[in-house]
Order: sequence, then structure tokens, then C-alpha cells
Amino acid sequence: MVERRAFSAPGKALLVGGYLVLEPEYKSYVVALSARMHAVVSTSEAIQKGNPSIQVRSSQFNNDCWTYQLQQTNGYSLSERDNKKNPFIEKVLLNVLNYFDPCISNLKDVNIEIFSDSEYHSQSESSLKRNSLKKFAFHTKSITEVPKTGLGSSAGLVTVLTTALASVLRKELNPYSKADLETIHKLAQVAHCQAQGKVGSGFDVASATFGSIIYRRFMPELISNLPDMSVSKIQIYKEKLKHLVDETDWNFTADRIRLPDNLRLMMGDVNNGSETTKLVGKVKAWYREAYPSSSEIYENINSKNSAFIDCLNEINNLSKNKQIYDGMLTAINSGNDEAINSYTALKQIRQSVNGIRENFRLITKESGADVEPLVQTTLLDACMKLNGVLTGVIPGAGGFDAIALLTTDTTDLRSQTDGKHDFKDVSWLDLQQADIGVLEEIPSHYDNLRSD
Ligand SMILES: Nc1ncnc2c1ncn2[C@@H]1O[C@H](COP(=O)(O)OP(=O)(O)OP(=O)(O)O)[C@@H](O)[C@H]1O
Ligand SMILES: C[C@@](O)(CCOP(=O)(O)O)CC(=O)O
Repeated sequence: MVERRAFSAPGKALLVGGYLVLEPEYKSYVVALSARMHAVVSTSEAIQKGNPSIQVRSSQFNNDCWTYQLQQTNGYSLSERDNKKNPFIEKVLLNVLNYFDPCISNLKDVNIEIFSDSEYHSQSESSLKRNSLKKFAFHTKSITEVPKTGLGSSAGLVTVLTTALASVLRKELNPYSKADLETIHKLAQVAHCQAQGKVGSGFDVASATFGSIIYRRFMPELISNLPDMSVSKIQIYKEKLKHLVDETDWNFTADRIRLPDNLRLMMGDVNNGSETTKLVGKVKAWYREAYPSSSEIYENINSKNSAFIDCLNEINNLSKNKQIYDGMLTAINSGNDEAINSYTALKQIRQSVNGIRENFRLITKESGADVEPLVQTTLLDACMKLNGVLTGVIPGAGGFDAIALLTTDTTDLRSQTDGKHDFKDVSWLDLQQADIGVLEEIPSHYDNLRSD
């Protein structure tokens, strides 16, 4: 019997903390999403004994497939059969293999099938395949050619692939054990950072691993100080990686949180194509040039980010008192500012978001980076007039891609916005908050997917 295991990891929306979270002193609020990346992993006797292969198949994207032949000298190296590149897959395989360091002659061939939920990518030119439990969009183009919605597909992929391959090399791997999850997280952060070719804050990988969290990053040098993986340095790479994963305190924060009951996150997709790297470059350049007034702006944003987090905590506490909480939800649903502002926590959360947005508009003006461009200001302001909307931000790096609203769970935004000129560019994504990061799934749930 073929042994199989399956795992999934969620996408993300960074509600507050954009840019500041690149520095280890600032906290951010990250909501994990119901859109998940999945991996089904199985092994079979190596076709070429002593020369095993790992195949990663992503058949939703024009049957994309990468097959790596493994070599072991002092550490592991890989060659892809057709020279096809996928840096995220490559870095996961290299780091997981070099960390677990299995003896190559005992290794079987590994097959990993990736499935990604439809919200990660634009759905044009795709068709659905489903079984009674799951459905996935199949595209006519390869993964690099299908526009992304910005939910963190690479972080989801890296996290779930790390878990899947680790489960082959450590049979007893349990994604619900704290120690195993921490190992998965560190290996996934290293791989993601190396594949991106830049040091992001890692909030997306942390959320894919741990779920909805308050996140504060680790020092970037932990990863950038690793030696390169060239054949001559692979032995030392292996030792340093092991030390980094098993013996180093990364001193980061990933405290689990959840949105208050009866509030939900609504993501509106506005535009395809993300320019995070360019935006970050411009904001960092502005920060250096405008220092020290830029640091005062960051401190100001940070105090409002903290107020936002405190307000959500307070609303969570108030939700335990049904009478008060029903009154709060009714006020949000009424769309009446006076009724909403009569609740201090609601008034304060709106004030903190207004303050954050105001500062980002200032940064936009001073840096030339479109963190909150005018069209998004207009759109968010229009959203704030809808019934049932508590507050709204441009998630992550900002820009033209998306908006994120906190609404009551009884609000029907689609019916309020359909056909209205102000909302003509918005598609509401079918998403909810996910509390949990990596999950173990049932492999047979991915079998027999058929076209509609
Ligand atoms: N289903 C998949 N199968 C194989 N590779 C994938 C898959 N999803 C993502 N990837 C890899 O991740 C890359 C996209 O990563 P990138 O960081 O640019 O986007 P993202 O994580 O979705 O965006 P953002 O960070 O803005 O949320 C793809 O080019 C591919 O290499
Ligand atoms: C600007 C930044 O703080 C957030 C980017 O978020 P997103 O990829 O736009 O969701 C960068 C980062 O934290 O890696």
C-alpha cells in the first residue's frame, strides 16, 4: 500500500504593520485566510537505487512539474531534469534535505502534488475540477504566467512543501506539536527568504505556519549570515543550518489571535499585479533621506497600530457580554456614525485606522511610493459609508491591488455594491479568517477531481 500524507497552509492579509514590520521592534497584525495551499506526499521505491528523485507536480498550472535528481557529496545538491526553475521549490528541497541529512542510499523517490485554492490567482482562463469535498481551478498557463491576487502563494507553497518533505524524512512529524511546527517555521523562513532573494519580514511564512497572529520579526542577519550552498561550502552550510534551527533563539513573536466573533474580514480584489519590492525600495529610501522625521512618523504609526490591536482585544472581551455586543453589532450594521462612536472601542479602532492611513498618505506624498494612492483613498472612504463596515485598510504593502474591510458577518457587501460606479473595480473574494496555520489533511480528499 502506498503511504500518503497531506497538509495545507493558509494565505494571509497583513491588516496593520506594513513596512514597520520589516524592523524587529514593531508588531503587526496578520490574519490567516481560508484560501490554502495543499500538498499530498507519497513515496515509492527509487527507480534508480541510490539516485532518488523528488517530483513536485502542480497540475493546476498547465501541468507544471519539476523533477529533481538528488546528489549527496558532503551535503545535498539537486538538478532539475529539464532545467526548469522554481526557486521556491528548490530552496525548500535543499534546506529540508540538508537539515534532516538522510542517507541517500535509503531514500525512496518522493512525489508531491500541490493544490492551491482558487483565491490565490486570477480566475480568468481557468476551469474548475472537483470531487464531493474539494474544488480547484485549473489554468491553461504555467504558474509564473497566471496573475496573483497577493495572498502569499509562495509563502503557503514553501510552508506546506517543507511540511510535506519533512514528514517523509521524519515519519513521526506532527504539525500540531510545538517543536515540529517551530522546525517547519524556521526551515520555511530560510527557504522563502533565499528564494525571494531579499529579506522580507517573514510575516507571510509565519502566518502560513501558525495562523492568525501578532507578528514581530526575527533579526534578518539570522538568515543572511548563512554561508552560500556551493558544493565547497555545503558541509559548513549544513552545520550552520542545524545550529540555526535547533539551537538558536530567533527572538520573534507569533502570538495566536482571532478576530472577534461575528466580525469578518472581507477582501476586495482591485487590480492584478503586486509591486511590493518597488514600494519597499522607495519607502526605505524615503526613510533614510527623511530621517529623523521619518522615524517620528513610524513611531506615530506604531502607536496607532498598537491601539488597533488593543481595540480588537477589547472588542473580543466585550463580545462575551451578549447584550452589549449585540448593541455594538447593531450599531455597525446601521452605518450610523453617531451610534458607532457611542462605543469607545469602535470609535477608537476607527480613529487608529484613520491615523495610520493619514500617515501612509503622507509617506505616499513624500516618497513617491503609492502606498495609499488617491483611488484607494476614494474607494476606502466609499466603503466606510456602507452598512456593516467597521473599518478598512489597504493590506500589506498597500498599492492598487486590494482592500481589506472588517465587517459584521451578517452584512451583504455584494448586494450593497453591485452595479454601483464607486465599486466597479472591486471583486469581493470568497474568504474568511483561518485560525490555524499548518493542518494535516486527508490524502484521499484530493482524489478523483473531475471537470464540471
Ligand atoms: N501552486 C504553485 N505551484 C508551484 N509554484 C508556486 C505555486 N504558487 C506559487 N508558486 C511559486 O511562488 C511564486 C510566486 O511568488 P510571489 O512571492 O511572487 O507571489 P505571492 O507570494 O503570491 O505574492 P505576495 O507575496 O505579493 O502575496 C511563483 O512564481 C512560483 O514560483
Ligand atoms: C511592506 C511589507 O511590510 C508588507 C508586504 O505585504 P504584502 O506582500 O503586500 O501582503 C513587506 C514585508 O513585511 O515583507
